Amino acid sequence: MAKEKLIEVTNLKQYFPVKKSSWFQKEQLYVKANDGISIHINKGETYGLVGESGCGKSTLGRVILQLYPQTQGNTVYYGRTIYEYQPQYVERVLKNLDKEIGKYKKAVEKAKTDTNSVNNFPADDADRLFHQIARLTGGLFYASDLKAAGDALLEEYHAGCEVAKLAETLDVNNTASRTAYEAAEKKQADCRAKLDKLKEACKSHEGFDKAESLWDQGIDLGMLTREEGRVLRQDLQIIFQDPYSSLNPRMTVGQIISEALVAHKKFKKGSQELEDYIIDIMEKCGLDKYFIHRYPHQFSGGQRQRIGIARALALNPKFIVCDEAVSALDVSIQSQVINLLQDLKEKEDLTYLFISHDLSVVKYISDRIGVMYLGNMVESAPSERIFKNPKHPYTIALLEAIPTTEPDSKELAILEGDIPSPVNPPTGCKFHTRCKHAMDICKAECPRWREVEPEHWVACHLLDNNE
Ligand SMILES: Nc1ncnc2c1ncn2[C@@H]1O[C@H](COP(=O)(O)OP(=O)(O)OP(=O)(O)O)[C@@H](O)[C@H]1O
Repeated sequence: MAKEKLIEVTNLKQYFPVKKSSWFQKEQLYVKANDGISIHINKGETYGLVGESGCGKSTLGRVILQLYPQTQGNTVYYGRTIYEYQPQYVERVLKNLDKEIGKYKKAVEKAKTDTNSVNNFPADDADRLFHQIARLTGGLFYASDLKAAGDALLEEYHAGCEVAKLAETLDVNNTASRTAYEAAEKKQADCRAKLDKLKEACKSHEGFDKAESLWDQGIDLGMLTREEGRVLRQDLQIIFQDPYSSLNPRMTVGQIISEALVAHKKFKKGSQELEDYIIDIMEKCGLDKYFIHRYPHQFSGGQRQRIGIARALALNPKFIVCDEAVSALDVSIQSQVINLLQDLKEKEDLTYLFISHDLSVVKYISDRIGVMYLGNMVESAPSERIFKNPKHPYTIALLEAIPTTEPDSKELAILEGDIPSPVNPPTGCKFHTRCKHAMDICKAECPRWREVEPEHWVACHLLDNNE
């Protein structure tokens, strides 16, 4: 069965401004916590994210959830379609295609003159705009009559919204319901046929294939209004490392779990239905129901993490970022919590981004693993392949750093040399200052992020040489 994407990030950048050290410092510097990351996470999988402290793992998790407004790039969510969710940006872009494409063209011109100096803000707006617009237009990005293209795309969009609406109440045994649904589907198919005709005229345009391949119905999270983002956050949750500091000490377990449910108007505050629902979630997470009136300090670390999991689960999410979710726990409790997460994943149809500095934990839980270094992804592959056939020198060094005889000390601290500053990272491949195999080209050029084998992505000049 083909794997379906749930999340896709493209060229994602998250830069944090650094406070100026003196009054005379003119240039604004940035911590490049995420510096051009492109990965996808499939529905139903656990994607493990590893790398030394400070490489940007937590930042990536938070940017995907849009807890930080991303500096650059695209984050697309496929758990719902634009037809189902109907975010405002779709109509805005399609009704103003000429203006939007004008913005893109301006950004292309600006990129030609901007040198994108090392310490300045990224000037790759053009790439982000291209993705944003082409996701809605496909090859019609290059239509000569943008008004006609926009109208045809809007018509198809509205037809798709109607299909999505009818699908919610579709009763296949009810003739009227079925007929209405089939008619809506037919209308959408007709609209798509019209789009295909219009696209014929653009096919000769250079770039058509690229734009057409981006056309899909995912939701661009960076384009949502604050309120749309808030509502969609039901689907996208996070479990933090330190369960104590992330739980409000003045709230009971019941209040902690119910907070978001009430805010999202799923239940009435104080209702019996709410209490029954909370007890059900608590039991799913291995918490006795009589804990409901207790406060966080009355629990052990493992139990507190179960409360954090119950809170994340309350809104029935589709995707959970587990940010060092078991790192603060004893090894025996770690495995209990990991088993709980595995169990819930199956039962609740979840997808995880599992962030950890501990490769042995990630190995156990992940379907695929991504390795980060200083704001960049250096390798991504199915879990087994990362362990059996690692390709990037950094991944190899990380694996060598796992002690085999002392299960209690698995910190990844054995790599030689200090991690360079993310404010002023080395040129070329950021790892070259610590890499045993560094060549001249590594100091000068950023290695390409490319698929060296099916599903095995690496950014390393050594592999380019092997071609
Ligand atoms: N809100 C913030 N403001 C400024 N800088 C930040 C912020 N959050 C993270 N950073 C910086 O971004 C870089 C990446 O941090 P991040 O927490 O994402 O790394 P990490 O890989 O998760 O590390 P750890 O495992 O230690 O949490 C670090 O240099 C950090 O100091």
